[in-house]
Amino acid sequence: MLVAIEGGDGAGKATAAAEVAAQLVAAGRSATVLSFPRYAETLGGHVLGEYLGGRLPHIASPRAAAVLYALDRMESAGAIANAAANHDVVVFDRYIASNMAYQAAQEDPGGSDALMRWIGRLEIDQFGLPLPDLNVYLDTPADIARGLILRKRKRSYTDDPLDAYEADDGLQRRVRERYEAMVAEGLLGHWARVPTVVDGALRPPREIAAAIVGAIDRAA
Ligand SMILES: Nc1ncnc2c1ncn2[C@@H]1O[C@H](COP(=O)(O)OP(=O)(O)OP(=O)(O)O)[C@@H](O)[C@H]1O
Ligand SMILES: Cc1cn([C@H]2C[C@H](O)[C@@H](COP(=O)(O)O)O2)c(=O)[nH]c1=O
Repeated sequence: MLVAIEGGDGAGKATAAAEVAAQLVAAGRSATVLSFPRYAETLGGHVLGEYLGGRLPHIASPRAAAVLYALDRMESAGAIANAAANHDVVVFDRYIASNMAYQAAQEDPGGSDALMRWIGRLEIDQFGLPLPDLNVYLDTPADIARGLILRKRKRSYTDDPLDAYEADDGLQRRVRERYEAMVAEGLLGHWARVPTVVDGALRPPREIAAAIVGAIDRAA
């Protein structure tokens, strides 16, 4: 199974992905995590790191940015196939829905739906990337997500506490709206929404991961 963990910056995706894989392994299944962008493994990922770290000029259009993110995944097609051949479950920390949400959030509102569908055709039909069996939307309120970003360890591609996307509150709000639209429409297949905050308190990673494993079992 291919399971994509999705959400805005600082939603807790990397933490949840690692914990989901650990819980699956503890239950006797094999699982691995692939994180996109693959900053250190692909040419596309390296260029994206330079961009997000502010060392390259702003990418001219959301479509141009979408192509770079899609190229990072196309360069990773072998790694994806290898992971799928050797594990019961491959957990993606971001996948195609991230490209749709972030690029559509930077497009004129009138063109955002068309851009999301264009990205789907590019990545799936033209680049031949596999559709996930399950997309998981980690629903983390913006204020909590920003606090979690600031807790993160130093990233490979930037010395700044917030990268170019993370520093833009308006972008983060529009990204969340785009994810909500994808969940409602079932774009890219099946979605599960997992709230990370209950009664104002952040749930522990093991509880969030258990909810995701439950969704994986229901989708299998
Ligand atoms: N449920 C949680 N409870 C407590 N701390 C958490 C939880 N989830 C994540 N964190 C912490 O918040 C920080 C950000 O988490 P993480 O890296 O998983 O987010 P992310 O969504 O992958 O971020 P990004 O998309 O910006 O890379 C990390 O320091 C992590 O340890
Ligand atoms: C995979 C992917 C990512 N993005 C955006 C989302 C983030 O703001 C940055 C980097 O991601 P990270 O989780 O902080 O490392 O890139 C995107 O726009 N399109 C994508 O496909």
